[in-house]
Amino acid sequence: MNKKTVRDIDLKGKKVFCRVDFNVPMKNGEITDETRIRAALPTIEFLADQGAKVLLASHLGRPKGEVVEELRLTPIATRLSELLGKDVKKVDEAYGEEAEAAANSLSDGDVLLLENVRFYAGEEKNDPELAKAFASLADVYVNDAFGAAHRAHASTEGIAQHIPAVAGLLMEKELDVLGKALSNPERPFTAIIGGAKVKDKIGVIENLLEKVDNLIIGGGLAYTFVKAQGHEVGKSLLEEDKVDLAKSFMDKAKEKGVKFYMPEDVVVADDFSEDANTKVVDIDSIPSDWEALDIGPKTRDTYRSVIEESKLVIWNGPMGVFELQVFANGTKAVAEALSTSEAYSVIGGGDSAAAVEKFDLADKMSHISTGGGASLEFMEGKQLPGVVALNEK
Ligand SMILES: Nc1ncnc2c1ncn2[C@@H]1O[C@H](COP(=O)(O)OP(=O)(O)O)[C@@H](O)[C@H]1O
Ligand SMILES: O=C(OP(=O)(O)O)[C@H](O)COP(=O)(O)O
Repeated sequence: MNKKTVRDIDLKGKKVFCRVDFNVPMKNGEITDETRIRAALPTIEFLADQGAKVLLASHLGRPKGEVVEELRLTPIATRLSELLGKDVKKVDEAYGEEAEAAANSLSDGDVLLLENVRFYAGEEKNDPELAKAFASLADVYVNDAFGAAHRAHASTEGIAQHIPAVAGLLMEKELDVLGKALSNPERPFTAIIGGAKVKDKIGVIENLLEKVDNLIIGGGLAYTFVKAQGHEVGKSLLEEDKVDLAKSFMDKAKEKGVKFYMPEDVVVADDFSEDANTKVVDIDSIPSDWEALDIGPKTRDTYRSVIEESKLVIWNGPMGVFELQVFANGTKAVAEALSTSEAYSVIGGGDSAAAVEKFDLADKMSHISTGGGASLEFMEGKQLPGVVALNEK
């Protein structure tokens, strides 16, 4: 990597604004998967051991520039404190008098967690004033938030324009592992794309078609493609204005000789809940008032055999609503196939990582990336703004 890292600078006594990705899944105020917090520990510990005063900043969810009580980072400070085995201070703002006072009260090696940076409208707009305000809290900027590196926001990009800016250890490791997998991919190379962020992910598919041999589609994303195939999708997740785009990707796949795998059958439900009525239907028979929430058994078998024949697989986004037991089978089948296959497996995305963790298969994967969108954009060959902004070696 041609970017400076925390190992290349003097940290003793310095106030360090360290952007991490603590955007963890939460339910009723509880953290349901702490993979991202654990992944940031080596950098936090390194900074503290070097005698830095560590100011951690992160987003959580998408509060869109307003304070949302449930999206405060307080529960994360509590858990981080347990994991680090030392006190983690928390302030209720990410810049301003209170944050400054808290930063100035730190001793070397202390750790402070700032409030959710997305409580400020300027964060996602990459407002230079907000970036300056963040920068004014510290002497050095460290970006360890690989999961948010595809965002050009005030705390991921703007701040790096004002103070020395280097990569954290997680950022370095992610770029290294993903870069190696991609530089000369072993074939067959398969990408599995699922999840719910249709708008974010659909564009990625076009670029992936230039790189992969097989493309597998699942999750909520699939139904925009199912519609493009000419089938009705009932109440399933659908981005109507992306249907034509989806159609053009399927045509492009054909032209390029990329095998494009879509659900052949699905599990439909009459309600988005654990005790909904469910049934398996063929993809051309989704009832109008039902919603497809998982791939079906025929699809599971097909996807499993594609994975078994692959040498490199990147997986981003669950195949169904795996958080509910009744819709978890598709995601589980993919995770199990990856766990036994010889393929080098790269899992990306907060929810996909959570799924693999939930099925107790995390240690069977070659690399679990903390970034979903970020790993996809990186694999597409795009420059990540949060990386570009860092100082060159
Ligand atoms: N068929 C579906 N309909 C609605 N939501 C779905 C469906 N399949 C998966 N999901 C949801 O997608 C979410 C994950 O999407 P996304 O954020 O895109 O994945 P990741 O975090 O792995 O990148 C999960 O919460 C899951 O419940
Ligand atoms: O969870 C994240 O992305 P991911 O779901 O693509 O892994 C990152 O924290 C970025 O969050 P964002 O997609 O709200 O900018």
